Amino acid sequence: MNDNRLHDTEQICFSGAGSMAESIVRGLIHKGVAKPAQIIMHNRSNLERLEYLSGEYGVRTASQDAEKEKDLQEASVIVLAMKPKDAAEALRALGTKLNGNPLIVSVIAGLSISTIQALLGIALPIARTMPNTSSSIGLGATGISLSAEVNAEQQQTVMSMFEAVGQVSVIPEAQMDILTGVSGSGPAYIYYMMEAMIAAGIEGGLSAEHARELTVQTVLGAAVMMKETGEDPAKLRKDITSPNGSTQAALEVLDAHHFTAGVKAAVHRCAERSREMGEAVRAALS
Ligand SMILES: NC(=O)C1=CN([C@@H]2O[C@H](COP(=O)(O)OP(=O)(O)OC[C@H]3O[C@@H](n4cnc5c(N)ncnc54)[C@H](O)[C@@H]3O)[C@@H](O)[C@H]2O)C=CC1
Ligand SMILES: O=C(O)[C@@H]1CCC=N1
Repeated sequence: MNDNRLHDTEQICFSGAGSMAESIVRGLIHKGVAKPAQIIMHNRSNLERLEYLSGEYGVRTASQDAEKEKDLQEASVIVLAMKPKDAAEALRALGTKLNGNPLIVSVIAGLSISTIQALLGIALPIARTMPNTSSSIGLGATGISLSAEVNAEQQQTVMSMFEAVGQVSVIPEAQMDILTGVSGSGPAYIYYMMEAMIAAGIEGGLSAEHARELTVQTVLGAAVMMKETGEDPAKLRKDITSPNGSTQAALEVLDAHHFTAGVKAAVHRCAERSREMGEAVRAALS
């Protein structure tokens, strides 16, 4: 039995049923942390999407307003998984429907705990989280910040939810935007690099299949090597780089294209964009 399994009485209601919600639900069910019957999913209007989710994962879905309201009132955990642009309207409406003391788990980029509480109109316990899509295969990296209202049991629940889908770092809320720059959006940078490696391999004469297989295994091997050896990546890079060899030649080209500066600027811009998105939602308060 999974030690992280949520108590049978917990009901988790996802408000927002897009790709991030699905990644978490898939992980929760696959790891046995929650039974499908404990999970309810709502979205704005896409019934086909809800049918797919209930068919694929056995979760319950609801599309009628009265049923959705009842689900939200009975849930012990409500996961906010809509886009930042939809958050202000959704949270204001949610605040008028709740009557208990559910744990609110937000995965919304940029949205601060204080803005969530202000939009709800109640200082409910909030876990602000930033997962990534690798959660869907149990290899996610999630940052979590908790509001003062979160009790020990609720903290255990949110930790169990995200430990089920990968690794968790509990961080001060002020670090959430930079964490988004590193790990929330991070998989996209790695995929972008892999796209380029595959394209170059094909240009150089590899079959598309070989270029893909070799690229995937290379990225997987490098990540596992760093994790298993605990080595500094600079040391592992130097181990590959023979003086005046082919790796050195390649790294010189990356340097000429300002590789390090480019990646760092991308991570910082991501963090800045996360802040901007949060500010845009906060502006709805005034
Ligand atoms: N995709 C990613 O890699 C990550 C996304 N996030 C965050 O997760 C959130 C969702 O992102 P995605 O799943 O990619 O978006 P998505 O567009 O795939 O899904 C958004 C969902 O929210 C629903 N929705 C919109 N308004 C609603 C309302 N008023 N009530 C209930 N549901 C409503 C939509 O119908 C849709 O099901 C965003 O806030 C994003 O910042 C966080 C970490 C990683
Ligand atoms: O691009 C976005 O806004 C979201 C947040 C982190 C990953 N995707």
